[in-house]
Amino acid sequence: MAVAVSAPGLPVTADKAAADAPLTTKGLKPKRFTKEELLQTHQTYLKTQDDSPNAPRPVKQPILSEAYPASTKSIRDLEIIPLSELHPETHHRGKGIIVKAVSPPFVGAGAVSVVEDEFGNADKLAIYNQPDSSILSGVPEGCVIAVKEPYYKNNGAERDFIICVDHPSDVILLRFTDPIIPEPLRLGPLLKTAEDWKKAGDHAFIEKDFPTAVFCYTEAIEASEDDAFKAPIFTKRAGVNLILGRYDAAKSDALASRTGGPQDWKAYYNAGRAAYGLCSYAESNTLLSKALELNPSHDGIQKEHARCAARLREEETGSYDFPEMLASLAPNHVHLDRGSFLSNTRVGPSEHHGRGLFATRDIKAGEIVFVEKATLMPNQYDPSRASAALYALMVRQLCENPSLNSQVLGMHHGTYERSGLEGTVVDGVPVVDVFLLEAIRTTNCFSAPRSTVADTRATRVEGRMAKGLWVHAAAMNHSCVPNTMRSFVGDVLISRATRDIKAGDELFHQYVPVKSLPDVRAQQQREGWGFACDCDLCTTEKRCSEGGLARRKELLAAVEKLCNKKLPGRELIPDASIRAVDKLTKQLEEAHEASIYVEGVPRLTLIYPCNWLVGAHRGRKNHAKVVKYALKVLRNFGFRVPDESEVWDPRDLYSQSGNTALMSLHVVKALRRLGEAYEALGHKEMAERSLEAAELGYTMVTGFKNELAVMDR
Ligand SMILES: C[S@@+](CC[C@H](N)C(=O)[O-])C[C@H]1O[C@@H](n2cnc3c(N)ncnc32)[C@H](O)[C@@H]1O
Repeated sequence: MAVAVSAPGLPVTADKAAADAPLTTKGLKPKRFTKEELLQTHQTYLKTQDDSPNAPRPVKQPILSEAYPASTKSIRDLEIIPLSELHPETHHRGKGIIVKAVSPPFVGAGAVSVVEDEFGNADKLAIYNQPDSSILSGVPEGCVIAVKEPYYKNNGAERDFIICVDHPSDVILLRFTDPIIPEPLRLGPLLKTAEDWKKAGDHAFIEKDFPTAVFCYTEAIEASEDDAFKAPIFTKRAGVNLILGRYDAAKSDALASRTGGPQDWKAYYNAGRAAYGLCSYAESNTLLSKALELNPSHDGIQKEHARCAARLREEETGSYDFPEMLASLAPNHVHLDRGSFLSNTRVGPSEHHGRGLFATRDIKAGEIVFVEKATLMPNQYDPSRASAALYALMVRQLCENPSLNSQVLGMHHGTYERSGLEGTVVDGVPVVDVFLLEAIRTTNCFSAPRSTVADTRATRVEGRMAKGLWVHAAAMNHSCVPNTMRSFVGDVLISRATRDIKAGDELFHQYVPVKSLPDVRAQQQREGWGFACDCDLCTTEKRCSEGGLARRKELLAAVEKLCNKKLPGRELIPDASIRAVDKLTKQLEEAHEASIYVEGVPRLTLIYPCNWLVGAHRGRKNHAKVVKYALKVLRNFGFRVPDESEVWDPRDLYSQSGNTALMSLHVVKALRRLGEAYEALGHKEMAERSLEAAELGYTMVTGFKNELAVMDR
């Protein structure tokens, strides 16, 4: 299940100041301020606050080395302590505080308020990571709050401390009637009757203050015993929750609004829309069918029902109009309304690591393995903000739609130790551990261009990648010579087979494009994901001598220096340069141990110089040499390619090479150059077959059939 999300509209930056707070303050006696002193300082901050809706909204991203677990206890099981008993740099396990906000909040990376306890002690409270749909994202003055197992953290200056709430479920907004509120903090409800609360909810709704509307409707429902009074309020609250993207709550509210009469079509309609928002299309279809039975001529239900049927068809058939999806992309439209086609694959235990993804049927090279809509992907392609935006979206969605927890929390989380209680509902909210979510994010997220096909163009925009979570795809382990390739159209991930796959085979993809030198590759995998790759290529290259590796490194560096790390463009390369690169390339070839680099084992360090030579000879219209070096590119990627003198069919490239061949855009480019050169040499049939092979390869790379000329634009 994915959640159909809209991107958070506001820009996101990392909270540097919070990250730099000193940690050497344990044992210091905190300076206690009076309420008046705190309010005075707070006022000066409030004056600097940018209240405009487009003001930058920083995200305090967690630092995993400072991780602490979310509280899993109910506030009712904790010992309530006064603010004066908070100790510096301490997580007060087994304890809780109950305070009232006595100031409006200063909203930056979090909401900072001045709070007071029942004894008149005052302090500062910083609440981070609250979803926008929660009243606590804005902490209204006068509300009473419980903080579970509070963390009293240095606030930057010496002896200055603040109550810091990172985990959104560690703080609870108490209802005014809650008996746990101590007498001195009790105002009594401002509104007395259920009708009053309903009217207040309606007023907040008209003002577009949706979190407050939900709060008031909740009070109205709680204050009434009359089912007939409550049913329309459930309907209203369902509507507001739909607007807020709180689909779980919207669905249960909609179903709670049923009265057993013909008007229940509305309940099923709203519940069906909420299930659609959760991408639970089968459930949505059932609910919308019930709505249609009760109100067959309703236009809205018919439309939703048809939309849902289209998603179910995609899920079942894997048939998509990819060009249309591509054409529909726009800067503000990257979340595509599509179902995920996953039935060719299943998640199961892997001999390489934990869970893996496996084929459930034979899949031919070039065919779709699966298509998955992102579980979560913000529309944020600014590289400096993409990670923070995904993290913020994960926190928000897991708070707002607890049903997501079962998918997301099952993902690999590296070395972060979890309590196992994350996602369970305590004090009415799901336990959300932000450090766990960050560990999951870093281990499982993918970078995605707005579309891979545009990313293969000559004019592509470098580095413009959003980050997202695709829960199904994230079950795939890495191989440096994988049997699938992923590509993107908006938030839809397309996985295609790069060679013939048998039912039961484990599926792999590359986490990042692999480095040609095995030690550099190993370091990247160790530091990025904490594993040592045991794919066929890495296992083979482990047998290489240190001397051989050092020699290849040295020669590769020499070629790169000579060519300035660039591939030839349209310029004419001097003969002397070509001869020099050719000579180094031969030496590099010879530096590969023949007993290790047998046919079919990629020689990745040779890709760059061979590609360079293809370009250089192409510029000089030396077609025979282009054929020679293009074939070398393919061979060095591990494809079984004969000598340039032999007759062969490039279309067999993908299915008849071994399990160590590595597919990439460079393979497509080499095939293209090969085709052009064959054409120039008068080998028409070979030219056509090469271009056919290039087109199939480009389908694997870009996710669907595209003209090769797209690359030149
Ligand atoms: C996105 S998860 C992949 C799914 C994971 N196996 C699971 O159980 O959920 C990424 C993690 O899987 C592990 N992993 C992936 N590929 C691997 C491989 N080839 N060998 C060993 N571990 C691997 C690493 O620990 C990595 O951090």
